[in-house]
Amino acid sequence: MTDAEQSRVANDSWDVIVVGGGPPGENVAQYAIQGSDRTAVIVERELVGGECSYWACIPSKALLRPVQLLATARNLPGVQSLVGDHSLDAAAAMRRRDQFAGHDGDEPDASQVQWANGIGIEVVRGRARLSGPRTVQVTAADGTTRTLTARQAVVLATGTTAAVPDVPGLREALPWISRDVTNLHEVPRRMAVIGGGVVACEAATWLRAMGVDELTVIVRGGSLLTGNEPFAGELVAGQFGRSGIRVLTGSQATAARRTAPRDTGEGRIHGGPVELTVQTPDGEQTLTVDEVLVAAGRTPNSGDVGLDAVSVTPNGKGFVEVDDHLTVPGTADEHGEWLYAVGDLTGRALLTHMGKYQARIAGAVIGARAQGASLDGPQFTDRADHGMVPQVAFTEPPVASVGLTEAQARDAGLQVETAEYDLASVSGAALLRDDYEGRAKLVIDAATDRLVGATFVGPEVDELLHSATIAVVGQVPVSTLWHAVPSFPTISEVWLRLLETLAEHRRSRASEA
Ligand SMILES: Cc1cc2nc3c(=O)[nH]c(=O)nc-3n(C[C@H](O)[C@H](O)[C@H](O)COP(=O)(O)OP(=O)(O)OC[C@H]3O[C@@H](n4cnc5c(N)ncnc54)[C@H](O)[C@@H]3O)c2cc1C
Ligand SMILES: NC(=O)c1ccc[n+]([C@@H]2O[C@H](COP(=O)([O-])OP(=O)(O)OC[C@H]3O[C@@H](n4cnc5c(N)ncnc54)[C@H](O)[C@@H]3O)[C@@H](O)[C@H]2O)c1
Repeated sequence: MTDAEQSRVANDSWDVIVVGGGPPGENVAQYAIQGSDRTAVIVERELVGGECSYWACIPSKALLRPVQLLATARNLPGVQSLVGDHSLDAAAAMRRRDQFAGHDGDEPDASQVQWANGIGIEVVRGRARLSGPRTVQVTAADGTTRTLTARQAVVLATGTTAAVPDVPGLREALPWISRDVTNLHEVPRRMAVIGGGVVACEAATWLRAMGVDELTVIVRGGSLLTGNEPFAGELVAGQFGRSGIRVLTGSQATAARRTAPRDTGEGRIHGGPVELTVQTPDGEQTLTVDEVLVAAGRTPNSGDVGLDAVSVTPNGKGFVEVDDHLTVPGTADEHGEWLYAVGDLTGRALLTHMGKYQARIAGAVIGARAQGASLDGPQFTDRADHGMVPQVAFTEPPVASVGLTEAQARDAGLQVETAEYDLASVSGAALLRDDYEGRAKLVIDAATDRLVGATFVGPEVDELLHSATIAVVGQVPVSTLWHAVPSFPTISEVWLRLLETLAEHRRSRASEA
């Protein structure tokens, strides 16, 4: 490096440095500088837009939408005869996925970079690590390094990577991970999926619809989608069964062996057949498949970001813990707080919308601290991560939930009341398609008469969820919900049925007392 270059590098200082350009990284940079003359840079080692845009939320939802629509059309007289028993046009669905996930151009993140630059955020390409307080070293693809310093804040937003369990032979077999299955180009005939969480269940839904002939989901627990109300996993498992997906519960892959593994690229079959040994409650089985998808959770990208240089130790699972201002505790220097983390890296809720929410809060906090302003005010404190997280699993049927399940509310020591209702008995739902099947549940804290959780499972419940999120976050008393009248005939009528059920429970308890 020449002296001139060296001095430019040494003077590379910004108000805010964000490490990782996923949606939370983009949002924190935006909120930290908006309405001010502060400067911000995003350092990104891969693509601005992160996992969500190219390998996770966007491509997976682009693949699932035609699956859901076809299922509805197959069960809706008037349209049924038009689709007949045709299966999905997998090639067209993949093309549309590629348009959304930017995989059909040379510079997939050009529009994201343009957006960032347009609002005054610089983008630096390279792998970043903290080299000391307020100092970030960036190594570019060509090996050159550059040191950036931050006057106000460094925000870590480095996300997670798919975890591959320590099963003998599994890594050597080059199994698919979420990046392959969301970007599938070749449809294997026989597949096994390891895991029973959201990635596994959503992926199994589109894999089967796109033509995987023999599909087995291997779940080490007793059910799918644990962490939800038990009926959610049961309804998804029921639909899996009807569509020919086999689910092995209480089962673990214990060994894998593949003929001629080859790195053929993302979403292409990685070699010859795989023999997977699976320990099931009924003994050992051997599955021979053309591809294995590992969907067994995520590993935080915290090992390589220089946490040791600022004496921060991640928690036992590798996540960087933060307080409710998204600040990493114990890192303040003589000028005040400067280290923050947002998104999946915090381990709070591994969801894009929650990461973006954290980013909005962290950005507001950074702005306030830069001006010496107080952090009093709701925009400066993360509340929603504490028992108010909404999530939709876009399975068949979708599972939409917010807040606490009944089990979580009991564990939290609340005085729990619940109401459940069969969604197929709601006219607004039954009108949607002839095979409508679904269930809804409210969890109420009887001591305060407030809703603390809600779950809806059934076709097209995804857009229903926000009504429950507003009720939970707004701490709306059940007595007030009576006056929120759902339109007829919409699926929202389930609210009325649930409140009637709750009132009925209360009446029968009162008459027993
Ligand atoms: C298959 C799948 C489907 C999903 N679907 C949904 C969904 O429908 N809805 C939803 O809410 N969530 C969904 N998620 C979760 C969602 O993808 C994550 O919550 C979200 O991507 C987290 O954003 P993040 O910015 O924290 O991390 P990431 O998106 O992982 O972004 C982190 C960024 O940091 C960069 N980076 C890492 N280390 C460095 C470094 N040292 N230097 C520079 N850059 C670095 C990475 O290249 C990456 O671009 C899904 C996840 C998967 C796997
Ligand atoms: N629609 C959405 O909102 C959406 C979609 C996909 C992913 N995501 C998010 O992404 C994150 C990752 O999803 P995921 O499904 O990978 O993780 P997960 O934690 O939801 O599920 C992991 C699954 O793998 C199993 N598992 C873990 N370790 C294992 C091991 N060693 N051997 C066998 N099985 C093992 C678990 O029992 C579980 O069934 C989740 O937090 C999820 O919320 C969200």
